[in-house]
Amino acid sequence: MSRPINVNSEIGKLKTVLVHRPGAELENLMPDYLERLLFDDIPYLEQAQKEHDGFTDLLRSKDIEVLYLEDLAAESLVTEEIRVKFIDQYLEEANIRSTTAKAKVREMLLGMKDNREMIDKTMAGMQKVELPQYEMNSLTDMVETDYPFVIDPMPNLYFTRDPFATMGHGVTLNRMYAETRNRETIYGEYIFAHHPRFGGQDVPVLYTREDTTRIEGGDELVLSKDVLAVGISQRTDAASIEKLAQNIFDAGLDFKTVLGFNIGEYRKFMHLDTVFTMIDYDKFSIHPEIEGDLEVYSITKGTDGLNIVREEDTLEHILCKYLNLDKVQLVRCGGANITAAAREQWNDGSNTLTIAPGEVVVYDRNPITNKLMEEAGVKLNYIPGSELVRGRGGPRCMSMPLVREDI
Ligand SMILES: NC(=O)NCCC[C@H](N)C(=O)O
Repeated sequence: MSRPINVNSEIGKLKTVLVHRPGAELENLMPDYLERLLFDDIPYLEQAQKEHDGFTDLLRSKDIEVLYLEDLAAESLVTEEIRVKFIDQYLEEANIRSTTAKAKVREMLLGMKDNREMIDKTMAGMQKVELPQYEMNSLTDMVETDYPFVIDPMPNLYFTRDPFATMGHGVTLNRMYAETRNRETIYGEYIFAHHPRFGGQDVPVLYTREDTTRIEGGDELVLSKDVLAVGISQRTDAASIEKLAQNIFDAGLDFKTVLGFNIGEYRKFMHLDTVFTMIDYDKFSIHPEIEGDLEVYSITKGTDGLNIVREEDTLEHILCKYLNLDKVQLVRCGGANITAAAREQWNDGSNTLTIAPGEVVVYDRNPITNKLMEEAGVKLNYIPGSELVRGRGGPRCMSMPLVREDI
């Protein structure tokens, strides 16, 4: 029987992908809280949804099955017991300080008999004005009057790449860098445990959300059936990569080597996939700013624990060595001009989603990088991203492959 998750490369023909259509959570963004919620601006929801629908229509036109996080999460609540457990866990993590407000929200969520409607609400967050009037006689209620939310929104959900990640036939449920995104992983926990498509199937969990060191899916790249690349970044700790490698080896997955790419801790390149992606058997997009200083470490299974080595060679040579290639081509984001490189990287010029070897989805707004990719023989499918990009993510960030054809 075929496995529900099969991802043995970054480039094998994409068959099934998980996305989230941006929803009401974007309308709960306010200038005062943008930084904490990891946003740089407020997208216009209607336009963002149009752009996202264009993205998913394109994927469907390529015979890719598109699944929505919000549907899978709702379908995971297969019994009343699981539904109540989900609501209680969600509320526990929602950071509601007023016990009366928490009880009111619980009542509201339990009262929503349509699971999709309830899941959408958990994603959107809740303003205090949505709660029924109640007597504010606790100190918490009296003091916290200015803050408009009883529950914060989860505006980053449309970047389905990050809260969990697939590799081989397993999945990592991630411990996120920021509190705002840590709440997103709850959906993955329920989906992979209870959804009829995944629950009870052979889906090894290779990292858990209870882990204390951080890792995010934008840093997790499946370079081949033998090799993973994981960014050491603003979002992923070196210690998490060691744990992940150990868990993979212990679970008996086929991966032989985990390469740690140290890209430094910067907001502008928060994840490895914002500066480096694989677009064909031997082609990669890269932001030139990381090239010079990039440190790469290889982690393999040793006789007694992990064998960790700093690779002392150029990136091209390291990639050739681990992917058994004679030559690789690096397509530089923005080309040779440092201003264009910085601008197009900021607008996710190197955050390509590869849907088949040598065929990618990109934002149309990065003409210099796109032209260079075309000149390298890559087939480009363009989507507009004027609103979507305001959350600082591109096509790879907005998609989590569940099944790719093996290559
Ligand atoms: N893989 C990615 O680079 N995802 C983009 C995440 C953007 C989001 N606003 C964040 O800061 O986490």
